[in-house]
Amino acid sequence: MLQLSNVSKLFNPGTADEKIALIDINLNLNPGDFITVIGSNGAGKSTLMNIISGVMSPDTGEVKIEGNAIHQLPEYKRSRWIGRVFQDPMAGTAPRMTIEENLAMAYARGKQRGLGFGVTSSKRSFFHEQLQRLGIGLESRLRAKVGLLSGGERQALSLLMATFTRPQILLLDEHTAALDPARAELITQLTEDIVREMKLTTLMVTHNMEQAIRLGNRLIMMDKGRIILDVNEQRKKDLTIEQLLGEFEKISGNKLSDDRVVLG
Ligand SMILES: Nc1ncnc2c1ncn2[C@@H]1O[C@H](COP(=O)(O)OP(=O)(O)OP(=O)(O)O)[C@@H](O)[C@H]1O
Repeated sequence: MLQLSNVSKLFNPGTADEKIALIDINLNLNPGDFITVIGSNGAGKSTLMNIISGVMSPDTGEVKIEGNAIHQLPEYKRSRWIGRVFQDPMAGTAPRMTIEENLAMAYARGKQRGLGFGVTSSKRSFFHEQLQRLGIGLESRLRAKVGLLSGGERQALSLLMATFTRPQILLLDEHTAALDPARAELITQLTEDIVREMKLTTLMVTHNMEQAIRLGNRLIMMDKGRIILDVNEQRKKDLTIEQLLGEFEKISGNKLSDDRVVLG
């Protein structure tokens, strides 16, 4: 479904600020895979997400979706196939627009020009139905400005907007990290339900070790621009946080240095 071959990225090459972000990354996601991504500070997790979504291009290597190379395409063209939810609840939605206007914008994403962002009555009933699935009452607030929503509500809306056109790939970039524990758990639950129901192929960066083990069918660990551990579903089932941190130390020779790590 998603294939990265020999992807490398270096920032500020040849200067004193040179930073290796990704080195020769090879990663293959099968349809329906839900992969959690953990790693140390500066390991390259965000760069990986940025290269897949088109925020930046790799220096070398290829990114393919269903066999088609996409790494030369701009971000807006990839948005037809890729949904993304960011850590910052403000990032995925337009605060001055209403809930239904935001949804109409997401609905038009990647579709042919001319369809417009307008909210027709048939779209409105579709949005109502979709919002109802979230189970947090947003369906009765279709005309409320998004800027008035709480962080958790906004993140739930971002998740819906990123997924309701059924993207080939869903990228979740620490999307629960800015929320309090109760809201984070709600968004995690919604994520699991949506990914399972829609059978979405998903890559999720998290600093929460317990979440990384519990969610999905595969876990990858990154350090200094490389994937240093790839854990399959079978092994992941019995994995503990202590074992995961132990593996990191054994392979990298260092303790996991992640200033935002959440153990459980
Ligand atoms: N735009 C940029 N310009 C220069 N260096 C960058 C840029 N973006 C990332 N880097 C560097 O590339 C490396 C990888 O960064 P990246 O943000 O991908 O790591 P990360 O795993 O997401 O880290 P964290 O968990 O701390 O957010 C780091 O050394 C970082 O400082």
